Parts: sequence; C-alpha cells; structure tokens
Amino acid sequence: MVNIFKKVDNSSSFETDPLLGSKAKIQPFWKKPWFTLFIVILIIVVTSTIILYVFYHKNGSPNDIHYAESEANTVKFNAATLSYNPVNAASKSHPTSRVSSIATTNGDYFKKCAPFVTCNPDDKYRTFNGSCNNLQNPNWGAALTPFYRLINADFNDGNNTLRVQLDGRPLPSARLVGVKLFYMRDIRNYDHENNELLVPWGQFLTHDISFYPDDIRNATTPADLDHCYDKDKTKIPFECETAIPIAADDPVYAQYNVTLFKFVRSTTSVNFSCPLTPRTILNRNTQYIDASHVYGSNKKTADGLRTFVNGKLRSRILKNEEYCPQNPNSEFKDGPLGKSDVQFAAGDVNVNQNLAIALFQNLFLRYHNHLAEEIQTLNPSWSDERVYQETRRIVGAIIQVITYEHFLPIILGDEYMKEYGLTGQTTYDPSINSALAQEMTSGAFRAVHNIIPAKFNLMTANYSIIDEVEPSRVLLQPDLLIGNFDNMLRGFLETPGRAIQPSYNNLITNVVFKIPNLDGYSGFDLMSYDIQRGRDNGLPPYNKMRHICGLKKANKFNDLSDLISSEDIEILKSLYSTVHDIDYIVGALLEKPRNGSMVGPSTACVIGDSFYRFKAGDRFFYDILGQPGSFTPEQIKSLKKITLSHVMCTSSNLGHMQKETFRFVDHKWMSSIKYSCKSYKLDLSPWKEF
Ligand code: HEM
Ligand SMILES: [Ca+2]
Repeated sequence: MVNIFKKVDNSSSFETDPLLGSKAKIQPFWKKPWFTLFIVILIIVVTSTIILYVFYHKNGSPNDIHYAESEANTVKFNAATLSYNPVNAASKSHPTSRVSSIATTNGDYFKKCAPFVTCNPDDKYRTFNGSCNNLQNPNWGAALTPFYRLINADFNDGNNTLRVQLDGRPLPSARLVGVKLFYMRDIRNYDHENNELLVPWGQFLTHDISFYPDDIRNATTPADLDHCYDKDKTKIPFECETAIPIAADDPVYAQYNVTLFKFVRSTTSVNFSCPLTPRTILNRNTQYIDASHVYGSNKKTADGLRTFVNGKLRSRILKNEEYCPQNPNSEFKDGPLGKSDVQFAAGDVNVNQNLAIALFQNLFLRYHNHLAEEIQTLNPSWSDERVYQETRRIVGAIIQVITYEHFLPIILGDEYMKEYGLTGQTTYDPSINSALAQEMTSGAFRAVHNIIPAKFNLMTANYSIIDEVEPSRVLLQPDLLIGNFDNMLRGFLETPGRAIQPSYNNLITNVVFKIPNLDGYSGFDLMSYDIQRGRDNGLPPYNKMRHICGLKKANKFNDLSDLISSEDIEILKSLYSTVHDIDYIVGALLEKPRNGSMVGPSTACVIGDSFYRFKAGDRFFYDILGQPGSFTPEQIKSLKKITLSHVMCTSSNLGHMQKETFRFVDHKWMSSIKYSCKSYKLDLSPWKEF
C-alpha cells in the first residue's frame, strides 16, 4: 500500500507522488521555504501591529488626555516646587536649571526709550503688541522692544562692528567655515521616529516670537548692495563691510563667479529714534507665544485682517478652499525670483517666505475661522469682538499646548524638559522677563535648521508623490500652495524627517539662483547667513556660551573633545585662531546631542531657558490659574487634549491621523493606528455661557 501521506525520503524530504511513483517528488506547501518566510513575516507584522496598537491606544481616543508621562513629571515637579515662592523668585534657589543672564544692558531700552503705557490689570485678553502682560514692567516682551541678552553683545568696537578674533584678525568668512566644516556632509538618512512636520512647526513657532527685518536706514535691500561686487573701490563702503566673501576656489559658487553673498544687517533701535549703545536689535513681533503671527503684533495689522463679523478673519476662496487674503502691497509680487500671483497677508510679514510657513499660516487661519463659527453657534448672543477675542485666546493656547506637550519633548528630550522646568503646571513669576534671547534667535534655535529637508513632497490621497519641491527654490512664491494644501500636509505627515546631523541640506546652502533683471548669478546659503547673523547681532562666541550653560570652558581646542569629534576639532583649528573665537552656531551644530535629544547641551540650555521664560513669565500662559485672563479648569482640561492632528483634521480634507502628530507613522504598515479625523473634536462645551 502506498502511503500517500507519510512516505518520506529522508535525504530529500520530498514525498513520493502516488501516481508517478518514486521518481517524482512533491514538497508539501508547509515545508516550502516561501511558506516559512511567509509565516515569519506574518508573525513579525502581527506582533509589531499589536505592540504599536497597544502602545498608541493605551490612553484611549484622540480626545482623551494622554500625557501620562508628563503628568507623572508634573507631580514630581510640583513636589519640588512646593517651597518655591514666585514673588521672591529672584532670591530663592530655583528648582530647575536656569541660565542667569550676566548681561548689563537688558534694562537700557526700558530706562531710556520705552513708551509710556497704561494697563488695565483686569483685562481678560492680551493686548495686540504684548504690552501689559507684565504689570510691573508693562513693556517687557512687547513688540518693538529689544531682544533679551544672556551675555553682553560682543562687537569689535564695543558698539557696532563685527567681532574679530583674539589675535586681532578678522573672523574667517562665514562661507568658508560652512564649506570646510559642513560641505558635502549631507547624510541622506531619515529620522524614522519623526516626520517632517517638526520643520513647519518649528518655523511657525519662530515666527510667533521673532522677527527683525533688514536695516533700511541706508535703503540697503539686497538689490541695493550690488555695488558691493565692485572690487575696484579703494575703500569698502560701510554697507558692504558685512558682505560674506566667497573664496575663488569655492566648490559651488566659484564656477558662477559669485564672489560674495550680499548681507543686510538687522534693524536696530536707531531706526526707532532710540540710539542705544551697543547696537541693540528690536523684535518686531510680540515675544510671547500668543499667535501674533496669525493676528498681528499691533492693532492696525490685526484690524486689517478682521472681517468684524462673527469673530472671523478675512480670507478668500481659491479652488473651493479657504486661504489667507491677498496682500496687494507685497514687494515680492513681481520678484525677486519671478512673478508671483499669490502673496498672502497674515499677522507676520514672513508668511510667504517659503511654502511650508505659508501652509501653516493658512492652516491656522482656517482653524481660527472654524473655531469662531463654533463659538458663535455655542453663544449666539456674543458680539463679533467677544467671539474674535475668545477664539484668538484659544488659538494662542493651542499653540502653547502643541509646543510644550508635543514639539519640545521631541526637540529637547524628556531629560532636558524636566531639567529646564518645561513640564507640569505653570506658576506665574512676574520677576521673569519673557523676551526672546538674542542668543536663542540668532543662535540656538537656528541650529534646528539642520532638520530642514532638501525637498518637500506633495502627496496625493493614495500616498503617491506628485511633486518634490525644493524649499530654496520657492522662497517668497507660495503660488504652488493653491490646490496643494492637503498634498503638502500629507507630504510632511507621511515623510520621515531628516536625520539629525551637523550640517544643513545641500540644497539650502548651495543653490545658485539666476535672478531675472540681474546679469549674473546670485546665491543662497542659509548656513552662511546663520553664521553671519550671529556676528551681525553681536553673539558671544561658542566658548562663552558653553560657560554660561554650565559646561567646562575650553582653554585650548582639544578641550572641546568632551562634545566635539577630533576630526572637527582639527578643522576648527585650521579656521579659527583660538578656541575662544569659534562662532556659537558652529559649535552648537558640531556638539554631540545628548541621548533622546536632537540638540547638544549648549543649544539645549538656551532653548530650555527660553521656553521656561516664555511659560513662567507669561501672565496669560494657558494653564496659569488665578489671573483675569486665566481659563477655567474645565477649559484647561479641554485644551490639554488638543494635538496638531485636531487642527490638521479640522482644517483640511485629510481622513486619518495619528494621535502623536509629529511621529512618523508609515501609512503602509501602521495605518491601523491612525484615527478617523471625525474623532478629533475639541470639546468646546466649557465655553458655553449660560
Ligand atoms: C523650510 C524651513 C525653513 C526655512 C526655509 C528657513 C529659513 C530661514 C531664513 C532665510 C532665515 C533668515 C536668515 C537671516 O538672514 O538671518 C531664518 C531665520 C530663522 N530661522 Fe529658519 N527656516 C526654516 C525653518 C526653521 C526651523 C524649523 C526653525 C526652528 C525650529 C527655524 C528657526 C529660525 C530662527 C530662530 C530664525 C531667526 C528668526 C528671525 O529672523 O527673527 N527656522 N530661517
Ligand atoms: Ca508672539
């Protein structure tokens, strides 16, 4: 009898075919290699899906508070601060790491030039320009007041001219530093934990707290600096002194005969009839996280953006979708990089700088109008003014929640978050000046430029990429956003971020533009501008920043080996005369990040301290209790549930979104952990007035 099931040939493990006899052998499917492989893959996929599902869903629906970890921190932090008396903050030892400013110039503007302001301490809503937040120092943090200094400004003449090296030689060209240290160091790796949304959020947040425009005293727009190319002049004109020289053997720009980057210095207090010494830079935007980039940093701008009906902002419909209104006066509609039909108007003038920031400005315009509609429906008797102000207040709070609960923990990591007191219930401390530190805006926060991707993907609903846009090529021309709003959001959401590395992407540093109306080529190099801006604004060098951040001050180059690689130290030696001359942003970019953080210690310390001051020094911060502008505990509970996914779901046609919006969740493998957009609803019932 032929056993058709069990006649095993041990040597081959084939079975004998009952019909064809022993010559033909058939392998059962469960023994075939492909089947084994299939089973292994199946087990891996099922197990990882279960793990991820449990991981993401352990805290319930998108609208449940899911900050279990940070709440745990809160408890610890509160326990540690029980004895902390906010009124006497300066005299008490602080529970968290703080950078004590050693600058002596922070009060100069307020003593000599600050406008006289009268405040109503009972106001529930913020002023447009940020004044009257601090009732004892009503101009602190207001628009058109100076950046805060951690260390006194460092200028060669003590006042205005760029810092030189200790041996008296000029600093190396910013471009040369960029080329020697960072050129072609672009590692094409991805950060598989996070998606690209960190970039537009980081820039959106920056535009809430910072803006210093070019110095227009000598009409020095970049175009006015063309004469700086003229090498035959015997004396370099004043306005050309800060132009960035490009070496004759520059690997990119030499072939186009681009010999310098034109560089316009920042606006100083002199432009506002306040000649302070040393050169003092004023921040045009309110220095609190208050959504001033959505609404404006002064009443005139804010009024210009309002409809004055039902609390809504002006907008226009293009291709059946809502966008920011057109700015008919934009200086960029005919260039500089070509004609642009779309120039948005928003609370911040940099709304059109690139497609990503334009996307986010439009996202929040839509969100404001959506919320205003809901608030008005909830409270039909409320006036336009009341609906507008209440919505503005909620939008500002939402930006704070997303920043502190979701964005900063990724940029800084949990350890730094705790170390700098960025978690947990906020206690208002009127002794804290919230103004943005110069060292932050011209140094530390720019180090995050290293995660800007080379290209933005435009992605359709079935996740196919229909276009790749280089941010450097679409500066000041947001036309492409119209009709691509969802595609852009999807692109950021569904693309893993650029891996953390000590360089910027090649395209944002080495793209050469041929500008119409000009004969030659121009250039763009964000790295050179960042280094030069630090010098322009008198930033202290890296070694001093190490010191103020509690790191060991280096006496010689090799002392940097605690945080910087020996290869980079060798290049630094070839560029700078001494270890004391290195630019802050250069050291910051080269520093090894601490585990769990995207930045090194001397960057984290300035970012951490800044965000502590934005929180504890803001009387209107969303979770501060007991102030006329405080939200009720129910409202705070509702606000704490919000994520960027709520905003994106409400203001786009996207269908599904993960709860942790900045995390990269691959649509192919992990779509099960995305929630339907219908479940992302902000509970506005605590705003209903009975
Ligand atoms: C597509 C993305 C981005 C582009 C194209 C971009 C480009 C620029 C440019 C051109 C400047 C002015 C340079 C100068 O002349 O001094 C700037 C300034 C700055 N950027 Fe970015 N940036 C981007 C994203 C980010 C991100 C993600 C962050 C931080 C998380 C950031 C932080 C800053 C800061 C703090 C400044 C100084 C702000 C000011 O001028 O008031 N940027 N950026
Ligand atoms: Ca602001």
